[in-house]
Amino acid sequence: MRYIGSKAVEAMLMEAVCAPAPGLVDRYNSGAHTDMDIFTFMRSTAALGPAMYSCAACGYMHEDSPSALLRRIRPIGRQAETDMFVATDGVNTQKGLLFVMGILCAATGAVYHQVYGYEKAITAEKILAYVKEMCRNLVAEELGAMQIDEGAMTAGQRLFKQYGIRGIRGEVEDGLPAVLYAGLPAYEEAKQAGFSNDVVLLHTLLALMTVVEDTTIVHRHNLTFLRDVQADAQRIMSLGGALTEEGFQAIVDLDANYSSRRISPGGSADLLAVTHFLYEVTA
Ligand SMILES: CC(C)(COP(=O)(O)OP(=O)(O)OC[C@H]1O[C@@H](n2cnc3c(N)ncnc32)[C@H](O[C@H]2O[C@H](COP(=O)(O)OP(=O)(O)OP(=O)(O)O)[C@@H](O)[C@H]2O)[C@@H]1O)[C@@H](O)C(=O)NCCC(=O)NCCS
Ligand SMILES: Nc1ncnc2[nH]cnc12
Repeated sequence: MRYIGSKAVEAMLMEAVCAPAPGLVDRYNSGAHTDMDIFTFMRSTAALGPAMYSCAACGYMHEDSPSALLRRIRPIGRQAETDMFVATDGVNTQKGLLFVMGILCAATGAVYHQVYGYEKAITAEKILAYVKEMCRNLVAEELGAMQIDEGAMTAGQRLFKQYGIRGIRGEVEDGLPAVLYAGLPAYEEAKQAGFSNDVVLLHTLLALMTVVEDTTIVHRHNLTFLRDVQADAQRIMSLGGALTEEGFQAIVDLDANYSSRRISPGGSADLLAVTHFLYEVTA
């Protein structure tokens, strides 16, 4: 299970450093963020590492239902969220990433145990099907029935109430379709063509940005900005994404544009890390 935990940490680091990532913190600059930089992400990732291993171990040893596994790792996640905020002096670097990656590590541990001895049977489809089982009815349970004052709501809770956007909870409840149908095909196309890490990761990020209902964008701006970001990403993918000179230059230009307009596709960045993780643990 150490392997699963270390691949989760690797995924978080690869996502944070790839550049130029439009509006995101990367190894070149802090994008649309004034409260964090690449060093904040290094500290944050180091703080989250132990929780990833713990979630994988819980999954491997789990003998009850998938939904019981989510309940079992939730306290681990909440403690890790506290550890993250201590490491970052209160800045929200990877709250969403911690949630989705912790669930992924637990699901991967559970599937490893199910197919023990037949490692080749470990597929992204199997892991994501288990994620879907773990998170069944999560939106209704956590967002649909909430009785919280507007002022005490998180971004995700407020946006669900305002627009019906389900955010990260909707992604995991659906079994992360953006990763399975947009992220992984883009990642595999670029990887198998022998492109560099930056090109593989940026190509995947742009593919995800075409479809992800990213509350990070809506929270900072509004739904129109989200639709514009999806259209921007679609335009760049039609130029060949990061795999062509024209597409790559368009990504460089988009980074400058988003950084100046405070647009940050943080949700797509989370799913980029998830895509790298799934490629690595099923390769
Ligand atoms: C379950 C929670 C994580 C829910 O939190 P919340 O109620 O806030 O729900 P969301 O807003 O829906 O999601 C929170 C973060 O998830 C990322 N995200 C959003 N949409 C998507 C999507 N469609 N797919 C995937 N991921 C998505 C996003 O996180 C990233 O962006 C954040 C950084 O951006 P930034 O703009 O800087 O954010 P802020 O600082 O908040 O804004 P500013 O002030 O700077 O403008 C960062 O989090 C990235 O990861 C959303 O922000 C949570 O409540 C929970 O239960 N956590 C406990 C952990 C747990 O249970 N773990 C179990 C397994 S270990
Ligand atoms: N590299 C990054 N920059 C900004 N927000 C993020 N959320 C997850 N990864 C991020």
